[in-house]
Amino acid sequence: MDETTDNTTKNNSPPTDSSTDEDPAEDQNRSNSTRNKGVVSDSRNKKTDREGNNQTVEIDAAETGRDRSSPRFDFDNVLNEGENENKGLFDDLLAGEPIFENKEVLRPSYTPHELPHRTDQINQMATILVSALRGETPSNILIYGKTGTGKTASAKFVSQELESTSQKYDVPCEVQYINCEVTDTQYRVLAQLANKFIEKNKNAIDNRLSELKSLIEQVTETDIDVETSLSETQFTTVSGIESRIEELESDTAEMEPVPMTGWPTDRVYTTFFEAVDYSERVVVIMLDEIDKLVEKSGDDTLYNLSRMNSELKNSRISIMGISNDLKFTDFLDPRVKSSLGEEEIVFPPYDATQLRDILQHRADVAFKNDALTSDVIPLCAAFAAQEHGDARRALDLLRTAGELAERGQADTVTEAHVRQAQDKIELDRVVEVVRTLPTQSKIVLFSIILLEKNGVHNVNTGEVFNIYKRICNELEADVLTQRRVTDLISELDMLGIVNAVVVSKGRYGRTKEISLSVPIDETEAVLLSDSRLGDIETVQPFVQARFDN
Ligand SMILES: Nc1ncnc2c1ncn2[C@@H]1O[C@H](COP(=O)(O)OP(=O)(O)OP(=O)(O)O)[C@@H](O)[C@H]1O
Repeated sequence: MDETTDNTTKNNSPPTDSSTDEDPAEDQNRSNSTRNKGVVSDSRNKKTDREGNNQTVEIDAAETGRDRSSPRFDFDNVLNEGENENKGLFDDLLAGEPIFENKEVLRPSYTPHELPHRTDQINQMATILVSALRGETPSNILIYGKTGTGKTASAKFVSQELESTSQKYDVPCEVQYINCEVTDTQYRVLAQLANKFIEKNKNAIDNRLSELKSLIEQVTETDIDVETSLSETQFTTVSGIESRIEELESDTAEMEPVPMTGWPTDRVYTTFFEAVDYSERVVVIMLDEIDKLVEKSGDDTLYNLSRMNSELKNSRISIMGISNDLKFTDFLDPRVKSSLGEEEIVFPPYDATQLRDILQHRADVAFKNDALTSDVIPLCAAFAAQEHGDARRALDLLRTAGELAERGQADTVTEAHVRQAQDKIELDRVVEVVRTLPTQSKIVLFSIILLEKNGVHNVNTGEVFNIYKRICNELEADVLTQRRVTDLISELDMLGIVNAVVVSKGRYGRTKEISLSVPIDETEAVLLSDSRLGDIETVQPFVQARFDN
């Protein structure tokens, strides 16, 4: 048992068998009462949370029959009273053996130190970027691969290594990471880069200023003549140092950060250009999700960045673009395309065996010993391999399975937890997709749900359209044409929410048979949580529409 559990057991007695059989509502009351008692004992809480807690004090004191005027509440007594009475909200949850040793390791934000099955790609990147450590410009790199294939993790790993080696050998080389899903316009990309370099320049200037100021102090305080004491520096006189200080102070005063909006783009570009060229360095600009930038604001940013080297005097820049859309370069200007794709590295999807290795490495750190039954990792790997070999999905599954086991106070994570986790993740995805659908699609989906709920399966477009019209009238929403509704059904099909198959009806032509591919009750609940659709209360009459028309 680890230290945390030990302490918990010492301070709060573990639940006895009898306590676990008790009425949960009663337990809750008791835990509330314990919490309220805690409030009574802590005078600081009374000050910060006065109104509500004073109320609590009165009830509590009356219930317990204790003297309210007593200067200190006997808190220890509360803890040591009957063990069942004092079970707080978290006691039960803490009582079980923890399953995780370090759950953070399974989160997407964690950058692993080891990336199994990516050695080739990492070495390829390193071979290209090593030029930066020699003061030369590395070729631009484009990294492709489906989601969750380790592109970002590998690129970040290589960047960290590059920066730490550059510090070791004192070579000025930096990597700037930009997530283009968030920073998706030329203005924002350039502004973010400009501000980063302005900040770096200002820091470097501050350091240099303090060096120069202490140099002046040393020179003026010593008896040795100025020339000798400055012999190892670039200066010969104190006034020389002073004018350098003035120069640096005026440089830093001129470095004005770019506001988030409002400047003309060419001014932002010039500010970035001057900031990056202020000192000698090689800069690798890592543009993650580069396709999103091109999709949102064209290829101007890439064009401007890729032609900068011909004008920069002191610095050099190189671009590393990361994309999971293999086709995005089709939309680029040919010059940008050839400059950006000087080197291309492909990240293939992981297979189940590779995913197993990746999961095992993480699980060794994330979970306590023997917390996983032997089939957990292979099953997570198999599920994720089915979904285009996505390591993110595999890690999510493993973490969610662990959390479900922890919530159920199980001692080990089992295959059943993985299956539950798979369902939960799938449901979360559906909920998210349905929640963010446009209102018209929601109405179409709601029509399909209504038909299914009333026992009408494999509905056709006409039937959906009839119900749809009725709901629109009820909601006072615009009614789209049947053709548009058919398009919306196709979109729902592409999102995996419904399954629409075209069937031939002989001489009556062809029609679509539509069925729901997601859990009906949960989907309905998400739809009804939309304030517009929530108004529909009398659902039953609508189904008649199928037969009315
Ligand atoms: N070889 C690996 N070893 C360990 N962890 C990995 C490996 N490959 C990917 N991962 C992990 O999988 C998750 C997804 O990886 P990453 O973000 O690098 O994928 P990506 O290819 O950039 O995906 P996207 O295109 O969706 O951004 C991260 O948590 C990462 O740490």
